[in-house]
Amino acid sequence: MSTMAPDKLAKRKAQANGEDAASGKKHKTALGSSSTDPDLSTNPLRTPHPSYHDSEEHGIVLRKFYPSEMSNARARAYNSNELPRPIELLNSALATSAVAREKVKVGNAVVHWFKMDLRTRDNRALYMASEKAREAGVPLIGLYIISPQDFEAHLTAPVRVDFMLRTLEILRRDLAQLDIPLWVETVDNRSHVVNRVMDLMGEWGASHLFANIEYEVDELRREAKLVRLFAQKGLVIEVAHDACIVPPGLLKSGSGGQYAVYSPWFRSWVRYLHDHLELLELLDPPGRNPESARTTFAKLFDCDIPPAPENKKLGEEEAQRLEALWPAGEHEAMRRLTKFCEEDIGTYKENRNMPFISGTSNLSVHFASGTLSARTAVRAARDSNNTKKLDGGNPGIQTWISEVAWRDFYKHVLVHWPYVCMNKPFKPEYSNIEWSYNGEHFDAWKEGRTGFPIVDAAMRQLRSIGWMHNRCRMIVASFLSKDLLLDWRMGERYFMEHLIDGDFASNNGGWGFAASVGVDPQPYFRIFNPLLQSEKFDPDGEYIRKWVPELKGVKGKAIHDPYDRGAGNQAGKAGYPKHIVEHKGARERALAAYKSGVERDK
Ligand SMILES: Cc1cc2nc3c(=O)[nH]c(=O)nc-3n(C[C@H](O)[C@H](O)[C@H](O)COP(=O)(O)OP(=O)(O)OC[C@H]3O[C@@H](n4cnc5c(N)ncnc54)[C@H](O)[C@@H]3O)c2cc1C
Repeated sequence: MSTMAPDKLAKRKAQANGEDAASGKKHKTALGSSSTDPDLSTNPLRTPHPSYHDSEEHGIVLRKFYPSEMSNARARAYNSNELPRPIELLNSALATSAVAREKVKVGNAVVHWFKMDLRTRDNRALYMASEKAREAGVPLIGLYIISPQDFEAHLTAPVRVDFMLRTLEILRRDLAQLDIPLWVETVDNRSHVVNRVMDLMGEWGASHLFANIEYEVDELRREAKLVRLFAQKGLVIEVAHDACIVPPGLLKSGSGGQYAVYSPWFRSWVRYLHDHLELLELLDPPGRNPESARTTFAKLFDCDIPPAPENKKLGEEEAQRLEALWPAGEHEAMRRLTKFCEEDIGTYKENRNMPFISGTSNLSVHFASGTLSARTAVRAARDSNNTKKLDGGNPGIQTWISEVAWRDFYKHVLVHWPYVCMNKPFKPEYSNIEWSYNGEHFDAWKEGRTGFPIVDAAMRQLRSIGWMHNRCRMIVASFLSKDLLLDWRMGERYFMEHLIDGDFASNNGGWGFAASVGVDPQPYFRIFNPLLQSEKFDPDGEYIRKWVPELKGVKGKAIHDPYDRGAGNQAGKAGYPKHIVEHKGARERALAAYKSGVERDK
């Protein structure tokens, strides 16, 4: 039986039946085609989820770019292979065009399209492009397209855009030293990117384009389209698996399917790599271009890196502060990796959960922008292990490698269950939980004013430096989805909008884990107690004092809960808020809501 309030239930039913449905406006979808309002027919694959209005009203589904939230039946249709996964579309476009692509002759240049692979070292597609150019004796050209609409649709944080633009400047300089130009261009309308890339190929007389695969849905579909269009025009695009160490789709569980649980997946990942050591081979940066490139493509060497789009610009003070905190580019990535492997990796296992210690690598920004390949990182860690294996030996090294592997794991999940990239939880039935959309609670969470010091410290760390410690990411995500019962997708969105290391798969995976709606999640009845988490992982309150200055003077254990531990006057005078919810009651509410939401789907 449903425990949803009768008026809300009626509203949802009415929405599903088309009563009070969205206005009749046309919207652009991810593919650039025109979509009208949700199809409220009886076809379960086309009917939106009953609560689609909630996800639109609260900025979860961006109707400017995407259709309404799909039904659970549609999500499951991917699982039963009724709907093709985007990777299958790409693979099939590549297979159909394979023969034609082989016949195409190399033109006046070979082009590498940089995306989230902003480095010259160990870059698979760049290496392939460079080899192709070398064999044909023609120049290699680097291309980067800035797509402000993609930044908007993908919620890219200004701090992340800033990091990428600073990295592009470094990449441009490094490539120029090899007489390779990097052409950076802004394409305002995302649906024009494909045509613009084709036009540029025409201008440069190039017939071969190389790119590394990005596994998000928009990108896979765009690349599938590009492969088909290129084939029609006698052009070639070659794509490479580069972002993961083991490409998605290769690891199969005992039953032949995709793993949905991390531990057996990780064992299989390690086994596979030990059997296929070539996947850990590092590739050289591109070779020098023929000198003629400087004259033939002179104009391309004059390309300036454009400023960030207006809605993604940082203020001057913030930009300077963050530049000092997060130096960009692949040289910095290598410096950090080397330092971490020399100084901190050995104690990673003990220190990684303590947010007051700088015990982790701080490399996520580099993985996310592709200034460091995961292969390079894992190789460096493995080689500093006396066993020279991915498992065994130093516990710090083993643990760190297994954390980097989570990144691969979540990308594999994204490829196999693409609806996680379309605002659906991995377990579709979790779409039926009746979330709260309490704006005051959400604002307090965002601004670090919940009255739970560990949560507030973490949220302020994020706002200040664009990064948050992993333990704290779990604490605040659990707090948002369980204690506040807010729709976890609002938190997921907020993270993407603020993280310098925002990576769709890892962020979605982390939120899915903490909100118990994802692959290999915490069971929903296991709810973090923020006070216990605080006492365990920040025992002396150092992290809290650093980020919540109102509590700087609070002594001893009162730091974790000033109002209930005798420091209320002090906290109150300093302007620190009281709890916005009471944990015990909030826990009961969450348990009931999760239970009834999940049961409603049966
Ligand atoms: C709610 C939530 C949201 C998250 N969002 C992101 C995100 O947008 N981008 C992102 O890179 N990571 C995300 N993570 C994972 C993790 O918090 C960060 O990767 C880590 O804090 C980065 O710091 P580090 O580089 O010092 O990590 P280290 O501890 O040094 O780990 C090394 C690398 O391993 C990978 N890694 C470690 N833990 C995880 C994990 N749980 N999941 C996936 N990869 C992992 C990262 O690439 C990281 O840089 C999220 C986790 C949670 C719980």
